[in-house]
Amino acid sequence: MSKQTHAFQAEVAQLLHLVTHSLYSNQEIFLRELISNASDACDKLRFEALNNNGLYEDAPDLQVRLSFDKAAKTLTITDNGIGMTAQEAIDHLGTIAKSGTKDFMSKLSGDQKSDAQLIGQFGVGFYSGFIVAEKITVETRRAGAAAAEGVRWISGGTGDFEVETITRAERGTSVILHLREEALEYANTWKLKEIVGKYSDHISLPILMEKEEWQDGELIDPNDENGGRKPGGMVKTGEWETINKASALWTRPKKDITDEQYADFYKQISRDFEAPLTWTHNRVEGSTEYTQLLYIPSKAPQDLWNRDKKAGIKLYVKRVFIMDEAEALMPSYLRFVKGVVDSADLPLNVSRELLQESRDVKAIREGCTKRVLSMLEDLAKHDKAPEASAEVTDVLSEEDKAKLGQYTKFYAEFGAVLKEGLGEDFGNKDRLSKLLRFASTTSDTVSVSFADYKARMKEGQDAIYYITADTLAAAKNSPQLEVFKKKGIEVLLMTDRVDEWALNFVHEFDGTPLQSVAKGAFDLGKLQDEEEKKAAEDAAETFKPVLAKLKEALKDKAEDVRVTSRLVDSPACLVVTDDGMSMQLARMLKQAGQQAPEVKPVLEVNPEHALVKKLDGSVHFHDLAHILFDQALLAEGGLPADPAAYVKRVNALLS
Ligand SMILES: Nc1ncnc2c1ncn2[C@@H]1O[C@H](COP(=O)(O)OP(=O)(O)OP(=O)(O)O)[C@@H](O)[C@H]1O
Repeated sequence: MSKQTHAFQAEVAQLLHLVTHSLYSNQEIFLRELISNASDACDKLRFEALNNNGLYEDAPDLQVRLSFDKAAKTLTITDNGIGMTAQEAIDHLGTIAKSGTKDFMSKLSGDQKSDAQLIGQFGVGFYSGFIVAEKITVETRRAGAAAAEGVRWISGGTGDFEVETITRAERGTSVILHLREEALEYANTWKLKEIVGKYSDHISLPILMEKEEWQDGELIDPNDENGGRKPGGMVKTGEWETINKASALWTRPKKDITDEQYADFYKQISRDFEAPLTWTHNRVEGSTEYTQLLYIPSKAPQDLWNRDKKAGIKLYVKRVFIMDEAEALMPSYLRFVKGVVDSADLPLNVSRELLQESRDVKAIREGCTKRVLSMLEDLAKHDKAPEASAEVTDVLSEEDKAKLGQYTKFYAEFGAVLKEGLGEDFGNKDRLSKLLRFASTTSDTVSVSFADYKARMKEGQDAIYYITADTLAAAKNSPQLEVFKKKGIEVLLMTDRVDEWALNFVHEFDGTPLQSVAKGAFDLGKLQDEEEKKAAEDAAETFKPVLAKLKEALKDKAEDVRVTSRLVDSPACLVVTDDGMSMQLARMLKQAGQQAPEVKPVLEVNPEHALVKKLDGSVHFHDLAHILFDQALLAEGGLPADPAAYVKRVNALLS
């Protein structure tokens, strides 16, 4: 075929105009795009050759070669993949086929500035070559075709391109970029190696470059060592070397990867010095295909609490690196997970914005979340050795032994973040609830699950009791626990800042309601016998006149004052109404500078206590009432509204 000129499809012309006329913020991605095309071409050959081994001709080792010629100002990307026939070159390089680019085109506004920004987020496949090239020559020959059926395609990136037949001995494609003056920096070994390292290290195909060696300049005058020598420089040796790692760990079968290799890879992607706690590696097939390699670190990073912290997932599409910190792939409460997702379906030029909308991404995110939760469930299941441990530990497999204590370790680092999921991920709320661990009145360590608690519930107990406080000590000593201690009822002690918030989303576990011991009227239900109930009612009756006076004295501070049997040693405590915000949460919100509704608590008094008994008829009734209230506030971690007045009252009574 002699030289023919073809016009580009209208959209291509439009796209090229944009590519060549826009300042491109992320120029270097052109290489990623062209290497990716080369890699695809090799994948296609590999596939077709399954049924026709002859396609390999005499070059079975698939590879990509990068070379440049500074004098000619060219950079060439050569692959020995499938190649193109003349018609394919006309069709594929003259029109826009891929959906990602079409999508991109549909978003163009016509405003050059904002379009230029958009193009920075997208790759535009083959055409991104024009970012750095004023002209592109493509020389190609389809695998299996005769040498005389080679094709040369040339375009200056304007309205048309030329195609002619050439003779080409080698199978595959060379894309020759005639570099623009301002893009000559790409004709440089270091620059190219750097870009390949950044974007294409994990392409499983070797990318080769010709080796270079330093050579001193030639001596012009042998008698003048310094002045008589031409400047030296790097000289090509004719030998080729692989410049990428050429192996994507996650694409290899699990059985071929050692724990050490998994840990090394983790360190490489996370920049963590410590080995990971655990990981999961799977190829997911079905309507959305992807590979996931997800790690849980051993230690929480410093900035774990920053909710804007980006997810630690790197996104690859068919082994080509797309982006770091792909937050759309992992919910925020699992932001500590690190790893790689390699999708077979997403377009290469997918942007963060597109990720948010993609159905495939949603499926990947759900799949990854489930995997992480399964991984945690497995750790939780094997955290403790079965009861009667000594002998049983011996029969545990090595793998299970290695898991002992791992979940406790995980929970100490990340448990609090996991709780955010209760409010964020309703679909997995039940699974998350099962993963929660707390300290309790029977265990100082954070190790009690709701299920453990339920298994230990007393006969007749119909709620899971808990208390929230700033510290474990404050929780353990809070007056509200007294009657529970007396009756031997376990209470969960919650001391994470997120507990209050998270519990708004968990009202029950496996059919048993959760009940704060600092909220609502005291009712132990069947756990209180008739006699106790009767005694409480009688006390309330006789105490009525004092209550009325207390209510009057404290009307600005307390919503109500009532008699309680929840106290044993303390004279009084504060509780909030069932639907009221807890005092602790209100304090936290205030500290965080947020608006919190004014919480007026209920003062509950213990009619059996000496101090309370003293109230009736006391000349210091008013002061005693305020002291009772302020002390109850102090006991649960708050501060009296007027601390000086409190001190004055106490001093007056002491003197
Ligand atoms: N090195 C190559 N060898 C063989 N064919 C190629 C090569 N480069 C490009 N092509 C052909 O040109 C077409 C267009 O390439 P372009 O990069 O614009 O989009 P794409 O590769 O289809 O998109 P994506 O990279 O998202 O799959 C390719 O689909 C392919 O058929």
